[in-house]
Amino acid sequence: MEEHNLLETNVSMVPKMDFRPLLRLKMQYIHNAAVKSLCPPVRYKSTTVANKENKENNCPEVDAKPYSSIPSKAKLPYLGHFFHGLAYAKKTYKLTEDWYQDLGPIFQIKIMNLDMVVIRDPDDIKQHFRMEAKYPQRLEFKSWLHYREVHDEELGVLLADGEKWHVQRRAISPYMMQPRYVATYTHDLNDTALDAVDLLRHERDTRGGGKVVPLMRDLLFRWALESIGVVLFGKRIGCLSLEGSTDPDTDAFAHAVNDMFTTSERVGFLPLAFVKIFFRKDFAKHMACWDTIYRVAKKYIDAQLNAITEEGSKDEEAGGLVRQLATNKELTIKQVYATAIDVMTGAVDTTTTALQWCLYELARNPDVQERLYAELVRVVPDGRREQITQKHLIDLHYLKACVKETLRLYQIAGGYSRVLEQDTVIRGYKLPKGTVIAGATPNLCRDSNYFEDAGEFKPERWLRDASGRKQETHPFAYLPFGFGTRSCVGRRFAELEMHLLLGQLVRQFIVRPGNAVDVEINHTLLIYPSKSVDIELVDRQTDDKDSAQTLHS
Ligand code: HEM
Repeated sequence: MEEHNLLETNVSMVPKMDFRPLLRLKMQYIHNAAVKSLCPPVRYKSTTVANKENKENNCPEVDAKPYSSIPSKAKLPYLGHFFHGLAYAKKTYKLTEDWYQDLGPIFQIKIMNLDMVVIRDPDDIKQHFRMEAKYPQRLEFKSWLHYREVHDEELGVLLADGEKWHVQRRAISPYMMQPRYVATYTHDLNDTALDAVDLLRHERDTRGGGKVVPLMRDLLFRWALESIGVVLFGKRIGCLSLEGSTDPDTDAFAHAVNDMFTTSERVGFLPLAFVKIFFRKDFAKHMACWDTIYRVAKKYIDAQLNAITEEGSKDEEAGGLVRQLATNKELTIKQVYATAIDVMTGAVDTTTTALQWCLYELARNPDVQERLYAELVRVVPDGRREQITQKHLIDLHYLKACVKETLRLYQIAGGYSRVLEQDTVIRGYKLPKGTVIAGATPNLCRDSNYFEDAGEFKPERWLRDASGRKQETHPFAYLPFGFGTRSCVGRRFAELEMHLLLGQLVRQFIVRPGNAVDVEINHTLLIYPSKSVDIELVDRQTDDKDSAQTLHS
């Protein structure tokens, strides 16, 4: 296997002046000038009128308007909206919001070969999902596929399509989507959460002057990796030891996943020939990340497969999900590796990022924190190392609402995509088979037409008030884990892990902003904080009544 050097540069940690608005203007100027000289003028129909018509005529296919009439902005030959893409680098959610304001709830964007129709009305999203194919397909991640092709690796559940995807999904869904199976991991994931909390305290005291936890993001990576280790291998892999990770490869893995996702914005979707020339460094870094991901993941999977072979059927329960995969007769050994690697990759950056956003919001909202703490004290009243059990979780409504609300404001996966399997009419436009649809769900989640006080962190919106009423939410306005048969297979584990860590952390500490101020959203492939959310942790006093006061001091 070809080895590349992993560039350790952590882009998001470097403080920067924000020239982006200026750059955006400049890019748009270049784009407009180029369009003027290269393209004939194009007129677009007012979308307000078009949308009204479509809603009223219920979009009968015979009257459907052609694809070419979908609202868009003037395009350059071949490059399409390439400069718009550059100008909105790391701010995809802003592009979709600005274009929605200009063009309405359906528009087309084309960046070289990447041709997408963005939809942003929850009724359209609902209609789209209602027609979903048996084997739903997402937008192709070219660089991800390229790596597997060059290294003769099988596509796992994240990337495979058709029957090959279905076989792998069928192998894990009955476990990962099954609440009873997931619940069996509660004890071990609790221990993981408690060790993570100890590690945060230790880092605060040894490196953070007893106040702020430095490099919070990296510590949460270690928690996320340890947690998915428990799920996949049924045992601890040792990332949370106070002296540092027992295996330096675990840090390399977590950083590689993060850099791989971040570089995917540039190199993931465009023609590879172009990417290899114009984004050479990013491409090399991206491939190096995959080398590390595969090398480290395979090391753990190999060790587990050997242990299973040696132990035989001695302990059917041991061995975590890898055991279920390895004993599944429908899967080839390459598919076992591929799916385990996909699950491991899908699990780390997502939960780490969600937890960072959640702590950021709790630090900014002491009242929310106080209410959460009060609930935790009431439901889990005993010693601070007590396990949070499934029985407790039933009553921890506010805890779950905090995580839910975090994923509304920061929809980690940044929207969804599907490739149409048949000609389809959406909003009165005829979209041919093969069209890529992207749902702008992160924008919808912050739209005051669908959420009251949409910009505010209000977990109580998900709960019944004193009179038993709950805010009505359009079910297709909030889809952080996607929807349908291709939705996130790790959802239940992700939620359990996040509930346990958040619960254990807030039981022991008051969370204050620390260095986590002026954090912006960086939307590349995922929705990241612009810097590590390095919060301050204040030990709670054993007398619970006092700590509510400290929270406000
Ligand atoms: C906050 C945490 C997470 C979020 C927000 C999230 C979100 C998502 C989303 C939006 C998708 C695509 C769904 C679609 O296309 O409809 C997805 C797919 C996937 N996720 Fe997650 N995820 C999270 C955590 C996890 C974890 C912990 C795991 C593993 C245990 C995981 C494994 C996967 C896999 C394997 C897929 C591909 C499923 C398929 O194509 O069949 N995710 N996730």
